[in-house]
Amino acid sequence: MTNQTSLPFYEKHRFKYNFKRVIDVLILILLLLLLGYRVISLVNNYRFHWLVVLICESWFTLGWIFTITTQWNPATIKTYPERLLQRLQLQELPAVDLFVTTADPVLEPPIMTVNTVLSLLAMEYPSDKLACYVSDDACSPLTFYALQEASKFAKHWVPFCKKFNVQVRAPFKYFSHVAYDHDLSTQQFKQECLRMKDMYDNLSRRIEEACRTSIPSCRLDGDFAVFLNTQRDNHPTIIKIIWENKEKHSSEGLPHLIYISREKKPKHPHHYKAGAMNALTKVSGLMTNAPFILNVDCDMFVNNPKIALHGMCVLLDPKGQKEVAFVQCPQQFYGKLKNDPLGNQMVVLFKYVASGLAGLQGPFYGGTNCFHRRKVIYGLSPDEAEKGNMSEKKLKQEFGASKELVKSAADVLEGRTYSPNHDINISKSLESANQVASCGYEYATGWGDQIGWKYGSITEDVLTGLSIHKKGWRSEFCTPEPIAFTGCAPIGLPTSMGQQKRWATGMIEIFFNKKYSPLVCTIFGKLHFRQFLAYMWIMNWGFQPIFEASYVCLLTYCIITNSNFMPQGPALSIPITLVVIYMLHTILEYLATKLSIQEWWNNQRMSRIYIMNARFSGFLALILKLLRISNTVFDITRKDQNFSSDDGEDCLDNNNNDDAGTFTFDESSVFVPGTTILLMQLAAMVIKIIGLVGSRSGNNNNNNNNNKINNKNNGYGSVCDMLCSLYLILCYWPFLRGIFRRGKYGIPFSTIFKSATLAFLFVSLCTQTISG
Ligand SMILES: O=c1ccn([C@@H]2O[C@H](COP(=O)(O)OP(=O)(O)O[C@H]3O[C@H](CO)[C@@H](O)[C@H](O)[C@H]3O)[C@@H](O)[C@H]2O)c(=O)[nH]1
Ligand SMILES: [Mn+2]
Repeated sequence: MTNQTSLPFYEKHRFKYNFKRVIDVLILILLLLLLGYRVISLVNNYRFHWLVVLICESWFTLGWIFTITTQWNPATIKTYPERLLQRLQLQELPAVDLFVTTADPVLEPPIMTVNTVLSLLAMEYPSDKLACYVSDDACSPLTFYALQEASKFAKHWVPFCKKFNVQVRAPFKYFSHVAYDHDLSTQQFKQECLRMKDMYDNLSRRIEEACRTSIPSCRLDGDFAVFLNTQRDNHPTIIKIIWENKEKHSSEGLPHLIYISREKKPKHPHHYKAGAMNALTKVSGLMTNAPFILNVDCDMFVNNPKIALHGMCVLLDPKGQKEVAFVQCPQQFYGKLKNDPLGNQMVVLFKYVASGLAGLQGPFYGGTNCFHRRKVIYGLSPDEAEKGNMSEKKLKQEFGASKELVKSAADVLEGRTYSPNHDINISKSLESANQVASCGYEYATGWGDQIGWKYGSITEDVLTGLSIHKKGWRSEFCTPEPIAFTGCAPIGLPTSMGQQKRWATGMIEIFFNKKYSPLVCTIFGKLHFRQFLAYMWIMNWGFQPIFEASYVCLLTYCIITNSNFMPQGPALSIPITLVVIYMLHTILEYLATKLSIQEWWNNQRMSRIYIMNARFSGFLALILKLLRISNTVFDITRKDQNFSSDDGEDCLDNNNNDDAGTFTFDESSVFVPGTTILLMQLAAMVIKIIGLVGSRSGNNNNNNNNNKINNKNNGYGSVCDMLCSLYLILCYWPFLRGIFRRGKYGIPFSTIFKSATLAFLFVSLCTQTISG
């Protein structure tokens, strides 16, 4: 019999999707055949546009290679908290610092942050081992007020959750679907539950009221006086210990709760979320210095109260300890819009890509729902992990001037971290905490470069994860049942577009990063080759739009000028088979994930729309940055959910937002490329149909003319070109309706005007090449 104590705390189960592999390879072969055909026709008969077609299709083939290698060796992880607890006493578990970031009380309502924080405070983990740090990049007294109120409520909420073993510990979500008859036998539960609901309703009413009246400045006294005369981008550091847990050596208390608004000065680079994360790292390093960090965005909450134990299974496992740097839990969403009309729930993507990554060097760091080792964040690589013998001078160079921080960093690097037996008094560290959260502190230190969250991309998460993989660390997924964390995906098109745009820009920033480009990490670092291809898969979010947009332009050009886009003769069967197999294959993936064909279509359509609008704009934003015309900006995603206890079961039905999932537009230039593409297709169709009618009616002159300039586009190929164009029109159907609608459902006139001008220019250019 196996010795119980020698069992690993987690296991990786590898498996194969054999059928999927066959089809994936078949698609690759068809793509290669198509390329072969393109090369041959180009050699036989050089046409510039065919060269461009060849380039685009080569890129798509490369993209497909990235996709299949990423998904080739799937794996899942199973964690065993009971084994962990057999080996360790509760009191022997390591401390975990919890980081929450928020940055705008309007786009991210404080009641949402409160729910995130409450769900963290109530986790099933010894409370004297937890400390929750909230970074507020908006320096908002509202957020501070909301957290203060929340900590009062937490004193009742946390014991309630633990006593009745509540699963969902974000109160808004819990009360939206709690069944009071869940345990009818205990009248006590029913009573206490109703009391809690009353208290929560009260709390959310007070917070919402405060948000409505925006706490008038005359009331900025007492605890709030520090917020007087502060502006979002210009204020000193504000650190407030909202709750200090004085009950040491007892898991009954409430974890520390600390509010941090790092110093901001105009024109001083703040590095968005990465900057906020580093401020949290430094301040927590002074106060509790836990060896592990769990970071959660304010739009996610704990859904599995045991998640910290699951995370520790990987990080404390004897093998995991040596190899695994971080444990990523997936971003999953509750209250999904039916059939995913905006294509942002990424369920299928998650299923195949995530399990694929689990079989490689490990998942990318996703910015939220992730457990980190502090020493890895402090720059240690797996082979130095147990040494950590940096000189004091070097430490000072990297960690900055604060003696206290240098000392705490040395503790981390040498493996001596916080234990509850140490007499920690977090209030004592306030002064040095203020120092390390100031604007100038990081100047000429290693923060954002050698240590901490990396600066240089607005997708700091992927960049930071990459820098960790570069050192040779692995990462693991953690996917316990029930789901670890849930949140809400954006429910408006402009919001979702903004998010996609930011991701695309961020990816290209990473690709061109001197130190952490995936290429550099593979050649000069320890990024595995297959993992490199996986990173290229995600980098492609930024590059695909150039090729896809060019491809669409070529298609339109060919239709207008009556030239060949699709292969001619028997070779036409290659792209047809390719498309049919690809479509069927992806439909099957959806059905296998228990999703509808409608959802498949919505996701197909939205990927065209995101690539050619949002990601294309993201690419342009990067070009502007390279030309030093404008800098890239982290635009915060608007969170539209409702957090009162009566809602939240389903975003679509209950959040009083009639627009959830319907297509709305705004003035943003992000909609210009799509509208232009749509108008181009319509123009091409009209020109083609007029041309066909013209040639049918025996207009010989015209016919001869066309034949003279073009390479006789014969029947089927031309029908296929038209079908491609029709497919695009179908994808852009919501845009077509938008052209005729008004208000937020309509595409603004200025966008239509810009797009019409661009489309007109394009069509004129095409027709000129005919007559030229
Ligand atoms: O200057 C800033 C900007 C953002 N944030 C916080 O960053 C988080 C993520 O921002 P959000 O607007 O929700 O972006 P998403 O696109 O939803 O976030 C995804 O993508 C980001 C990178 O683009 C990652 O950082 C996130 O973790 C990941 O969930 C939120 O908690 C924000 O409060 C800050 O703290 N400071
Ligand atoms: Mn988010």
